[in-house]
Amino acid sequence: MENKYKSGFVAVIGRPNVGKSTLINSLIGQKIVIMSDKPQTTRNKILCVLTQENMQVVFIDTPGIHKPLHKLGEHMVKAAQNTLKEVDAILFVVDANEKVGGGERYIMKQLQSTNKPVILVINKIDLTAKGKLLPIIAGYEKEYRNISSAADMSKKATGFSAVIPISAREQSNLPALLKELAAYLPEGPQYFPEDMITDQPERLIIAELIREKVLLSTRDEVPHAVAVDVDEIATRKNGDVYIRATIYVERESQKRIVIGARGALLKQIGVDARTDIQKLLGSKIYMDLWVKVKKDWRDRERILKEFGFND
Ligand SMILES: Nc1nc2c(ncn2[C@@H]2O[C@H](COP(=O)(O)OP(=O)(O)OP(=O)(O)O)[C@@H](O)[C@H]2O)c(=O)[nH]1
Repeated sequence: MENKYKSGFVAVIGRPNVGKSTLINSLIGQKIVIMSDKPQTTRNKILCVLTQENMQVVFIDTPGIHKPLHKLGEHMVKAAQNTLKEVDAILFVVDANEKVGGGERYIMKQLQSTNKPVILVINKIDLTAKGKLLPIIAGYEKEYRNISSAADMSKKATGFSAVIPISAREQSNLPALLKELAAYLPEGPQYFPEDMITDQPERLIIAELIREKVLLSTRDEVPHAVAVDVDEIATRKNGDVYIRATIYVERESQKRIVIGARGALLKQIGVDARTDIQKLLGSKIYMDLWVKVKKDWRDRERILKEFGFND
């Protein structure tokens, strides 16, 4: 029997900082999802498309699921929960070097109620000592079964559909992960053209890249109070691209930090972001960055909507 083409949608779920964006980028081979060593940097639901000879996988990178602490949190959790209802399979990514904690239990509870195949992806095994991996896997499997039987005593406890240890950063064991994933995808058409890797408008990706540079260069001083809006993208006759963007912060003090002494930091952010954006667009980039204060934007519904956090 000939092998039929498979395609489907796969959600990537996990606590902040476990390496979801790194995994997607390693799979797709191009830097399009924001990466930083600070938690919860993935705000937008970015769709990546991996096209292979036998299948096409549409990866949905969900905002980190966590307990809602303020309104931004609620929006992120809601978006992630809605995503789970639409997909064919779920990759639950965890850090091999951290014990199962409240964050994981909270996510596992939500996964148990989806009735979707869940593949446990144990990431960062490059940092894990030999002999430590099996107990970690056993720990997760036990917890997952416990949660399912506690949630519904009449229902037989389900385990993970598969467990795959990987290193997203070193790109190890990714073919095994894809092979396993293929087993859970239905037969289906190639939804998107081969050369398409994301359906996100360039504008959003550019904004995410700039936001990543702000987070990386300001360290803890400007935590998550940053949003970036791309106001203008214009292509000049010679093919060069002009980009004007605004970085929004919550307070004057943060604005001063982002700008830096005599504008030095803002200039550096621009240089760093330009390098990545040039790679993405393949054109020479001219960038004009502005910093503005929008007070307490995190708790204001209207402004959240303005930044695209609609349901
Ligand atoms: N050693 C090691 N580090 C990794 C690996 N995968 C990711 N990291 C690092 O872990 C940090 C977080 O990675 P991200 O990919 O941004 O994590 P994330 O889960 O997308 O985080 P959020 O977007 O905040 O939800 C980064 O510093 C990565 O370089 C891995 O396999 N091994």
